[in-house]
Amino acid sequence: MKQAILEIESLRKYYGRQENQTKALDGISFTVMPGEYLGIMGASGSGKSTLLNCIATVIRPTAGHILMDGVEVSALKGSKLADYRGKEIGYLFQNFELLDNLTGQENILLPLGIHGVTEKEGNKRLRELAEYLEITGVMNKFPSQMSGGQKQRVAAARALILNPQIILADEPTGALDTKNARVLMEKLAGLNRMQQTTILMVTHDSNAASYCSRILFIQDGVIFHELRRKVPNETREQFYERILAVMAQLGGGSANVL
Ligand SMILES: Nc1ncnc2c1ncn2[C@@H]1O[C@H](COP(=O)(O)OP(=O)(O)OP(=O)(O)O)[C@@H](O)[C@H]1O
Repeated sequence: MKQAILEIESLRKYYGRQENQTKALDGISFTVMPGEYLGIMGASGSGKSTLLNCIATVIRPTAGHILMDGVEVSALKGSKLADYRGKEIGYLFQNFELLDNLTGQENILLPLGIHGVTEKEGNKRLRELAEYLEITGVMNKFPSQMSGGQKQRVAAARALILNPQIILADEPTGALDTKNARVLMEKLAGLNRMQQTTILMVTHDSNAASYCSRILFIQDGVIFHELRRKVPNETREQFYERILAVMAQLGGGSANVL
């Protein structure tokens, strides 16, 4: 039996104290298996970003466990913590977070230097990723000279350059138009299918979520529903319809969820 890449056990994150307390995460448990493409959906304020930030070790949970490859991430220190943040997870942000004064290629190669990998070693992967993500033409451009879609695909290449165990994506289509959102989703789904890249993606967008193999819906800090795409026969369109149906079932209708 395969071992989970990521295990989340009874995770809690409470902000503030007593009467001002917000229970952003109130006991969340799930696992991510190698090669999974897991989506997390939920209303604004349901705790999605808090969850990703706990996994990325940006914020410290109030209670519970996060294990990456069986290792408790809260126990990581020094170079092990730096390796975890920079090499084991690849982070894709809603607003790209590229460095404006570096070219596309320099942005993508930046993690190599930080983690002691030579450019020569990274160049082959750079070429493959650039070709696959269709960003070869912007390698020498600065972010201000790229379209939103190109910027996000450059950011995706940067997240992937060190071959992380898992990609954490926080609303990656949030700043993209429909066409560019679709291109990005198809590219991520292709990496997941062909290279078994493991992805955990937070999204509001049911269309983006329909590319996932499984979706967890969170509300008020707990998981209240799970959908799994039926393989091999369910089309993405059929899965999308089921996602919409889950949202329609929720009190207040889909507007409440989205
Ligand atoms: N630093 C903080 N201090 C206090 N409360 C916080 C803090 N960060 C988040 N919260 C609260 O925790 C809850 C969950 O926030 P979180 O950002 O995780 O939600 P989200 O599902 O990602 O929302 P969105 O979709 O709007 O980004 C919200 O009620 C929010 O107000």
